[in-house]
Amino acid sequence: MNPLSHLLPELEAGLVALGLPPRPLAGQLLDYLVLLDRWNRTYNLTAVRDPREMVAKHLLDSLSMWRQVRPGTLADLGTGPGLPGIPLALAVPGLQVTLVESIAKKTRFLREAVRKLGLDNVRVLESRAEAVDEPGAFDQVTARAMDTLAGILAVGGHLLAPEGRLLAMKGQRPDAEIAAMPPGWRVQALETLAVPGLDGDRHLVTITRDPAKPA
Ligand SMILES: C[S@@+](CC[C@H](N)C(=O)[O-])C[C@H]1O[C@@H](n2cnc3c(N)ncnc32)[C@H](O)[C@@H]1O
Repeated sequence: MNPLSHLLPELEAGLVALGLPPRPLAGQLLDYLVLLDRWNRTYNLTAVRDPREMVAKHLLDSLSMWRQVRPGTLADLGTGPGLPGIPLALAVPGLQVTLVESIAKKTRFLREAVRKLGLDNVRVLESRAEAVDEPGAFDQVTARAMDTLAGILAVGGHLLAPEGRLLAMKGQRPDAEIAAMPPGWRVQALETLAVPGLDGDRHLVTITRDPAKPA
C-alpha cells in the first residue's frame, strides 16, 4: 500500500480537471512522490517539503502543459528531481524523455526513480545542458524554473531539431524575457495555464527557430 494513498482522491481530481485519464497515472505519480519525499528528507531535492503541497506545486503544475507535448523525443533541462520530465514521461504515450541535470545528488535520485518506477522511456544525463553533445536530437525541450528564456536558449537551443519546440513554463507572464530573446528564435504561442489547487495562472511559452531571421 502506498503510504501517500490518502492523497489519491485529490490527485485524481486534479488529473481529471487537466483532461488526463486518472488511472493508472495517479498511482504511478504517487509512487514517484513517495520516493521524492523519502529522498528529500536527506538530500534536499526540492524546497517543497510537504507531499500534499507537492501534488499541486510539482505534479499537477508539471502536467498542466501535457497537451502541448507530442510523442517523440524530449529533453528536460535542469530537471532537478525530474520536473516536469518524469510526470510527462508517465502521462504522454510515445514520449522518450532525457532528464538533464548537473548536480550529482539529484541525478542519483533520478537514476533510482527510473529504476524503481521502471521508466523504460526515461534516461538520465548528468551534465550541464550546454555540454550535451546531441545537436538537433530533440523534438521538444522543456525547462521549468531553470533560467530566463534567453538563458535556456543559450544553453539548450542547440539540442532542438530543426522543427523542434522549446516549451518553457513561467510563473509571471514573461513579456520582458520574450523581448530579450536572441535573434534566430520566435514565440509560436504564449498560453495561460490553470493548475488545479494553485492560485494564479502559469504561462507556457512555445519557441521555435525563426527561419526569417536565422541567428
Ligand atoms: C530551480 S531548480 C528547478 C528544478 C525543476 N526543473 C523543477 O521545476 O522543480 C533548477 C535546476 O536546474 C539545474 N541547472 C541549472 N542550470 C543548469 C544547466 N546549465 N545544465 C543542467 N542543469 C542545470 C540546477 O542544478 C537545478 O537542479
